[in-house]
Amino acid sequence: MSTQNADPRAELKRKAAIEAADMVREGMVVGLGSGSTSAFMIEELGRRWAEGLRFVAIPTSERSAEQARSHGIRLVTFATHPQIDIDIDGADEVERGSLNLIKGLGGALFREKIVAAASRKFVVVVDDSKLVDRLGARVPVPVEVATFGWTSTARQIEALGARITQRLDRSGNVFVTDGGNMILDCHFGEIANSAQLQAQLAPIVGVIETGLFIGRTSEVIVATATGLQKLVAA
Ligand SMILES: O=C(CO)[C@H](O)[C@H](O)COP(=O)(O)O
Repeated sequence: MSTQNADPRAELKRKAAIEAADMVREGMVVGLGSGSTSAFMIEELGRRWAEGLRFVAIPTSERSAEQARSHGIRLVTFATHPQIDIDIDGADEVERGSLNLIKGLGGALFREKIVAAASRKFVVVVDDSKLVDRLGARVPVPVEVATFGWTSTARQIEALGARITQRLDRSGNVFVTDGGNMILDCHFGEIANSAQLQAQLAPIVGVIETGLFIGRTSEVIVATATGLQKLVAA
């Protein structure tokens, strides 16, 4: 894929993704994340599927679903498989101490959070450029909001101290999520208390979900130039 080859971190992402794919066992229900690191993981699971490993999967985006289908991986839904054994997904920032995350720069945060919430084990795969001391240091918090009344929703988020940019797609049109909603990228700067911020954002009418993943991570696989590191939740 040309976008992945253009990414200087691609090789590290691939290594972390393969390590995580190794945790998938015969018969498991697997959550398939979204983004370029997850794409490496799905590719690796596709390879293992071709070798005879059998599992079922719930994808976190239409794009990941399409990729999984292209490998013949069997996709299922929550209706038949309400409990996911392992969910493997990327992240935009990982806070070193807490393993709290910012996700959603790829636009799939809502489905990603639903799948993570239904998983026994949530494994995050990143290269070491994603590790930060405090969330918000480098990326905004993506917030998925309803299109109706979005400027009113945005004003309430601004009142919490954010500078907001409306997410656009590559053609400059308003980005539309798989759920038909839009994303506001909310720049808070370094977030002193991300759990508190999540608690303030969640009840705002019009907010569908935020890209703050608090207390959900089981394990982070970090690829560095000198090898893989595993960070485990306390
Ligand atoms: O949250 C996400 C998509 O909504 C991705 O997991 C996140 O953006 C990381 O992407 P990448 O692996 O391409 O760096």
